[in-house]
Amino acid sequence: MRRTIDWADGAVVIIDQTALPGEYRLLELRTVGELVDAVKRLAVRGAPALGAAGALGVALSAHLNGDVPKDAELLAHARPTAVNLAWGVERALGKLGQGKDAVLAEALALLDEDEQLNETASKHAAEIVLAECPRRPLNLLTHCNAGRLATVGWGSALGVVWHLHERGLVEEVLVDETRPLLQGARLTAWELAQANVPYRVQPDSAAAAAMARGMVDCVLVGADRIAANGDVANKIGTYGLAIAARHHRVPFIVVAPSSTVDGKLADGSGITIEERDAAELTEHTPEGAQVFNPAFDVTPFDLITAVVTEHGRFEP
Ligand SMILES: CSC[C@H]1O[C@H](OP(=O)(O)O)[C@H](O)[C@@H]1O
Repeated sequence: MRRTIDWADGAVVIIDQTALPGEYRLLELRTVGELVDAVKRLAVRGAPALGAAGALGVALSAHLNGDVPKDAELLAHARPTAVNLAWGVERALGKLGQGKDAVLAEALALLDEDEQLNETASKHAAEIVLAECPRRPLNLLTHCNAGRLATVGWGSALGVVWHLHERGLVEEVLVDETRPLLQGARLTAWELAQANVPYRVQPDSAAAAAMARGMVDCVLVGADRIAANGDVANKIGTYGLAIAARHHRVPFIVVAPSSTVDGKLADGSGITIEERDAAELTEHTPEGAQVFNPAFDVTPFDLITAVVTEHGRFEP
């Protein structure tokens, strides 16, 4: 499986996630402007993949002898919620004094690490799922896409499914379609189909009813920013899922690399929530309809069974 984002011949190469599942195509981004646009359009998306995009974007600017500090600012502010984007930018920027080759080497090291960290984090989380959920095989529920496409490779929350599926322990994955951009119906379903994992797509609004019917052993989600107290920002709808899971005593597990932890943030109240364009919601509305379109919400740590990174269970 090729990497979601990589570097090749002076370009940042991404799988164009806006084209999936209908078309699998690569985009070669040869300017920082093209990369920033791809981030804003969610052609590349998902917190860890955004970290890689930030680092590779700084390397691209240096490679082009651009205004690196200015380009770094543009990259870091392309989307506000996932802490990984600015983290990736800062990490590559830190090598600028050692020259463009050092910047690129740091960015590529970040990509190599990301695959390993997410495989380790999801392996820890798989063990916690098995400890928390007595039923075998497991019926899992996911929200948005936290798979290979949201990372450089392997995946975080969906990476747990790969570990459990390899051991024959997954009966079915219920995939929240995840309105409005349908990362679940388009991307998670595509990844599960590629891996021959049994799944059904469901409306986001069916999740609580599925839990009420006993169809869910565990909810697995990713994260975009984790505050020091364990509060988690993730795709809009995650908070409601956590409330329903608590009501139905369904384990709710968040999986992310530790680069998603923002230790400078005491709690989730300080997390900037990206508001996206009305156009994402107005395809079927009356002309001029006003919308509320936050791309993320914050789930308090006390509703979460476990936040799991490559270091294991996150302790605030
Ligand atoms: C493994 S992080 C994935 C995380 O990012 C997604 O947001 P977006 O698709 O807007 O980049 C969503 O919150 C996922 O859980």
